[in-house]
Amino acid sequence: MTVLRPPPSPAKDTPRRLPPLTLANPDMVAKHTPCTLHLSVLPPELACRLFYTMLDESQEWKRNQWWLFERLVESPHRTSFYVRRFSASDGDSEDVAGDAWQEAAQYWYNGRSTQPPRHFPDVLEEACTIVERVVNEEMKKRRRYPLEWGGDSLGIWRANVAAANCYEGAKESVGAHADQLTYLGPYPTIASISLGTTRTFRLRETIPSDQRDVRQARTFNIPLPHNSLTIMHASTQERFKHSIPPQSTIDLYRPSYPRSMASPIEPSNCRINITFRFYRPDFHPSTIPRCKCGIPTVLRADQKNKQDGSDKYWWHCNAAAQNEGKDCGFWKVLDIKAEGRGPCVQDALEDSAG
Ligand SMILES: O=C(O)CCC(=O)C(=O)O
Ligand SMILES: [Fe+2]
Repeated sequence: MTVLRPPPSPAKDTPRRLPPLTLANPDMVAKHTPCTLHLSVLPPELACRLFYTMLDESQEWKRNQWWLFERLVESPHRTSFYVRRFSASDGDSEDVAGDAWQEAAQYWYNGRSTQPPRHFPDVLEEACTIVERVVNEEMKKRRRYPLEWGGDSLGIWRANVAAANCYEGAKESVGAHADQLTYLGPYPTIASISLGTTRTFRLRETIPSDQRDVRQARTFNIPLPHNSLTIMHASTQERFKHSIPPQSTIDLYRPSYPRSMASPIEPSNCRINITFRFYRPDFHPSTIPRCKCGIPTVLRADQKNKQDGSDKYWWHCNAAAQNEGKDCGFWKVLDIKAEGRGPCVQDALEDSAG
C-alpha cells in the first residue's frame, strides 16, 4: 500500500541575517541608531587638559566587582563616579551631592560600599557646560517620548552626575549591556565623551520576542576618536545594548599638547570615557523600592517583552551582585503613576491639552 504523506511544508521564512556595519561618520550613526556622534566637540586644548586630568585621576579608579553564577568577577576596566556641585541659582531643591545621593553612587559600583563620590574637577565642569549645549541643540531636533523627564518647564537637559571609565590597552573592555535606569528613569539621554585612543563602540538592537520571526538584529560598530561626543538619545537604553569590545590592536594616542611646557609629549594606550547623566528628582534614593533583603532594588528596561508593544520596566533585587550570588527573587513592574513619579513629558502634554 502506498502511504500518502503530506508534501513537506515550505521552509519557514527566517529573517535575513545582516552583517555587522561600521558607522564611519555622524550621518551614518544618526541614520541607523538612536544615537548621534559629534566630532571635535571641545576646544582641542580643553580636550587635552581633560584627558590628562582624568588619566591622573584614573590611578584611583577601581575595577567593579560582583558575583555572577557563584563566581566573583571583575570588570575588565576601571571606573569611577562623580557628582556635580550646583549653585543655589540653579534652583535645585536638593544638591545631588547631598548625603542621600551617596547611596546612588554606591550603586554605580553594584552595591559595594564606597567612599563618598568625588566632585567634578574644574576642567570636567568646563567640559560639561559645552556638552550640555550640544545635547540641548540636538534634543531640540528630536521627538520627545512620553516617559522622558518633563520636570524642567524649559525642557532643558542638564547633567548632575558623571561616570568615568578608563580602558588601558586594546584588551580592556565593557561587555554588552543597557544602563540601569534606577536613578535615571525611563528614556534617559546620556552624553558620552571619548578621550585618548580610538576605540570601537558597539551597538546592537534587542529584537522584542514577538518580532523575532520577522526581523533580525544588526551589529553597528562606531569608531570613537579622541574628543568625540556620543549622545545616547532617549530609547537607546530601551532598544539597544552597547559595549566596548576588546580589540587585537589599537593605535596609540599622541596628545597635541604636552602636559607642561618642559615635558615631552608621551603617546598613550588609554581611552578615557565620561558619561554625563541626569539623575531625576522623582527617582530620588528615598523613593527606590526595597526588596526583602532590605536593600534598594535596581530598575531595568525589559527589552525583550513589551506590553502590547509598549515599554515595561522591572524593579528587581540586586543583592546577588554582592551576596555570593544569592538574592530574594523580588521583581515588581514599574508603575510611574501609582508610584507617584513624574512629571514626565506625557504629563506636560496632558496639562497643555487640558
Ligand atoms: O566607554 C564607553 O563608551 C561606554 C561606557 C558605558 O557603557 C557605561 O559606563 O555604562
Ligand atoms: Fe553603559
